[in-house]
Amino acid sequence: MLDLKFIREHPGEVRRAAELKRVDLDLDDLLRVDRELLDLKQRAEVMQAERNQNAKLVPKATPEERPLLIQKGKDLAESLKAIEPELRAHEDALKQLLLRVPQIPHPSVPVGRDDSDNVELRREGTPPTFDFTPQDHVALLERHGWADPERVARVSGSRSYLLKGDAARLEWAILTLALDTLADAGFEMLSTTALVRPETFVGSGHFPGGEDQVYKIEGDDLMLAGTAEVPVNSLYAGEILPHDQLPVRYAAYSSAFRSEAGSAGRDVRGLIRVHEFKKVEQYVMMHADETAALDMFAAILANAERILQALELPYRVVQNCTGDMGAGKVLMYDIEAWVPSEQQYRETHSCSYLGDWQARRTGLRYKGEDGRIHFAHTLNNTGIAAPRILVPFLENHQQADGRVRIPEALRPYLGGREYLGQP
Ligand SMILES: Nc1ncnc2c1ncn2[C@@H]1O[C@H](COS(=O)(=O)NC(=O)[C@@H](N)CO)[C@@H](O)[C@H]1O
Repeated sequence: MLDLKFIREHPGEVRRAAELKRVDLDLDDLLRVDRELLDLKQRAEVMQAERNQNAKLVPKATPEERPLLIQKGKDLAESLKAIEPELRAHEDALKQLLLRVPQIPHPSVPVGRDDSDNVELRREGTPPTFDFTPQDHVALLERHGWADPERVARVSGSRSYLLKGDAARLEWAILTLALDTLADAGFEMLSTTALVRPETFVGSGHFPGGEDQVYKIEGDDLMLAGTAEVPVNSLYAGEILPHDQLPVRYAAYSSAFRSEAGSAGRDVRGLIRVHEFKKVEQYVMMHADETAALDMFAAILANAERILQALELPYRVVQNCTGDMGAGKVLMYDIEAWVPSEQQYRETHSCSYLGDWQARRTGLRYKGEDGRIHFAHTLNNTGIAAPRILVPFLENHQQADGRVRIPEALRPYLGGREYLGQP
């Protein structure tokens, strides 16, 4: 959501942002509803003033005048009441329209239609060359008895997963390394729920629009979030925080649930795209200062890179184009790790800066040093998401004898072992 004053004064910029982000927004309709609402509010104010004025006359009126004045007061009260439903309807309509207004992208964002127009910024690490025929992660899991896809499919259907033995240990070792790395970077750990109220998805910006991605709980006003960003973004909903409580920096662990509606046929094998996964989420709420926020964006990006470097995974950083960044973002970079079996980089992290777009939807405010109330700025980035990260991990670190090499930084989390699996 953007400031209505900004929308009124910069309709061209807002229209452009909607076009670039391919957001379906009828700005003329929004501006019309806005004008009509202002008119209704003014009419109501005039009537209210007249009513107050009239009420003051009653005590001083003569016995002859008094009945007329009292009747006039009733008529004004009636006409005020009559305008109420139309005024409420316009307020609701405007709120719904405002929720669809996209954030203005940063000038550095490349214009494009979809992820094929994202721009590679840099590559880190070198994809491995194997002097043997490498296996994909599904075959590696199978070889070591680290998964049981048939049985878990019987229990949970498609896009489910189960890790066994050392692979399950590996998943938690990587999650814990990520949490430790983020703790060292000053991020406070949260362990939180994915079970949330629908309005939290409006606050984060997933709704309206992302409803089909979300599992709903039958008979409860609860849904399952696809990222801890959703519950964490609403923790302080409606509050006004003291200036010195910001920046709030969380490393929030939660399960994440996604219907993956619309992904039929994509990544149907293995661990890349499952219905329930584990994620450590970097979430920041900070002062409304774009320069400082862009520094924070660089910091949360660097945190994720530090984790990938500790895991010794080759990766690249791409800047998302206007057509692949979503409505709420000012700026967005994805990090993609090398997947040998696909001979391509695949997304493992997604780093976003949203300005005050989420804060306006959620009511995240703080008292500035100027004594005024400001909407906060929010950012988020993946710390690590499992089991997807196991795909590049297992494939890049596989050895000729099938064992998986454990990078130095991860060994302390696996009892010091240098390899997992038997040759
Ligand atoms: N269906 C899925 N299965 C497994 N991992 C997934 C799935 N969907 C997303 N992920 C992982 O979660 C990461 C973050 O997801 S995201 O939608 O791109 N971005 C967010 O959720 C943001 N809150 C930043 O984390 C992805 O980069 C990917 O590594």
